[in-house]
Amino acid sequence: MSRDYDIIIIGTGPAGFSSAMQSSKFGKEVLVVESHKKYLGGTWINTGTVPSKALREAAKNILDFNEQFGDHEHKKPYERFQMDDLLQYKQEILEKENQKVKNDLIKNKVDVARGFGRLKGKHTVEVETHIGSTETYTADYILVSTGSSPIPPTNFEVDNDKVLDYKSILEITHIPRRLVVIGSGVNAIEYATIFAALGTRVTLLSDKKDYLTFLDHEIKEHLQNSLRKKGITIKKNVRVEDVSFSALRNFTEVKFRSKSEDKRLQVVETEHVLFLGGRKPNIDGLNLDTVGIKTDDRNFIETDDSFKTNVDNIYAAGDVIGFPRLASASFSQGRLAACNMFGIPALEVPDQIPYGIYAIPEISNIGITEQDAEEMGLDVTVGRAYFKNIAKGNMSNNSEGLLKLVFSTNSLKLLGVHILGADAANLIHLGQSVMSYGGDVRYFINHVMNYPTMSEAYRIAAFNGVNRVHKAGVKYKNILEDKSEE
Ligand SMILES: Cc1cc2nc3c(=O)[nH]c(=O)nc-3n(C[C@H](O)[C@H](O)[C@H](O)COP(=O)(O)OP(=O)(O)OC[C@H]3O[C@@H](n4cnc5c(N)ncnc54)[C@H](O)[C@@H]3O)c2cc1C
Ligand SMILES: NC(=O)c1ccc[n+]([C@@H]2O[C@H](COP(=O)([O-])OP(=O)(O)OC[C@H]3O[C@@H](n4cnc5c(N)ncnc54)[C@H](O)[C@@H]3O)[C@@H](O)[C@H]2O)c1
Repeated sequence: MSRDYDIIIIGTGPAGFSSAMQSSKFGKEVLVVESHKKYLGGTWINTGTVPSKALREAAKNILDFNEQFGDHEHKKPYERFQMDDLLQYKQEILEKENQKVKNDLIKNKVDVARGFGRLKGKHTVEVETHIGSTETYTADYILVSTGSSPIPPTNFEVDNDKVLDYKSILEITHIPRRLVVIGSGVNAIEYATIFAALGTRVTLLSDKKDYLTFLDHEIKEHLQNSLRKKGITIKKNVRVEDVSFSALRNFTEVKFRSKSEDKRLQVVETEHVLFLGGRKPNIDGLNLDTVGIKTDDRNFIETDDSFKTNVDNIYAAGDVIGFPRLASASFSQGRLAACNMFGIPALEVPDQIPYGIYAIPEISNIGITEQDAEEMGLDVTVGRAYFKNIAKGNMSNNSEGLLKLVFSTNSLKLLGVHILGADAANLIHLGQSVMSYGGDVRYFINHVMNYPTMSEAYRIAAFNGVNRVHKAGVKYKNILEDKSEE
């Protein structure tokens, strides 16, 4: 039976976009459905990854400038720079990225239907357009890549005036003097450091006993010191009871209690509150039940390793299927879903993917931590390089940071890389490549790398690590002659 398209993709975030591009390169007829009136690109380009990182770059530039050349007449950044300038910078980038997505889809002859897409059957998608009409399309395959949206707070409201969320923070008209961030995920830490860089006094309230618990302990300690130096106050294990605006004091009051110890009501006065408290999959109104698509206990769509749902011709990718809920992973998932649909042999997303936290300072990691190795009973050695000992770090005013290698003591095989400091999210890829080819730390010693670069940290950390192995009784000659044990 002939259908309108080979594939219909609902949602044009990184998962949907990459799936559309790969399908079109396979010579398939592709339709993407997007409910946003104006933009393609989803949370990735419009409200999440790209705009938050653009603001971060601008804030980092301001911080670097202030640190390098001194604060002009002792003025805080918010007295010298306008939020408007930062927002304009962000908007230009967002528009450019949007245009790129549009052009790519046009060049590759991908059709776009604007409106809310829902399943009408195993092969049928109905699109409710913005003028209220409905269109129906059929396809051999369907990809659901509708992303995620915030879980609203339970005991206060996001009014997008005093209390902001990940979208309305992108419209804030001034750099606030004080900001309370509620949440403790990656997003919360990133925004806390972005505003602290602009001179804002930031308090972060977390309902959990700890935050970013997946980080290597040493990296976490460095992060904590850095947050403290930036004047960011973190209150852990608290319950926010109320957020209200006091007209009398012209301040927003955030009332909270510790969940342990002293349970007295505490109050922070602030100009704005930024709520970043977790996200849920966008499945409402999709009619998943109509075709019997299974979801898990948190409503994420269940898929197998090929991104196929329990319905043979329907696939799902990106935030809507849950962990790791990253733009980086969503690109791979969407592309691989297309490969699997059209019978092109495809690798799975590798088990070990890098994580990038775009706080100031940046953090990135891949593989196991020193404490993971301990729990797993592995004999590992670590090698460290401090950015203050890297020529490029000092030249570029980036001497805060640490690169840590975790490797097998016997075989020297690289098992983990943990970085805090400038360009960490970029630097990690050298370690990732060595790891993915099963390489060992001697790679960083034996290969000539450009100098001066931040990559020198790998060489210094590798030397630091093998010196420890040597001191533990292994002959240096054996290490360098590749006589390490497998
Ligand atoms: C503030 C913030 C910062 C982030 N920073 C990073 C980062 O630095 N690095 C990183 O890797 N990840 C980051 N992320 C996560 C990243 O944005 C998401 O993992 C990624 O966008 C998910 O991609 P997706 O394709 O699943 O969905 P999305 O990008 O959310 O796109 C889904 C699209 O589907 C559309 N849609 C939804 N329902 C329908 C429907 N029924 N019909 C038609 N269209 C529909 C939506 O309008 C949207 O355009 C960040 C997220 C946030 C919120
Ligand atoms: N650099 C990156 O890769 C990057 C950056 C930002 C966001 N993201 C992704 O975007 C998604 C959303 O990130 P996120 O950080 O917003 O969500 P998250 O789910 O990772 O974290 C939310 C945190 O807020 C806490 N919280 C929730 N309600 C609270 C309340 N009322 N009071 C105090 N604390 C509360 C939760 O306990 C949780 O720890 C995630 O998938 C994340 O990976 C990625």
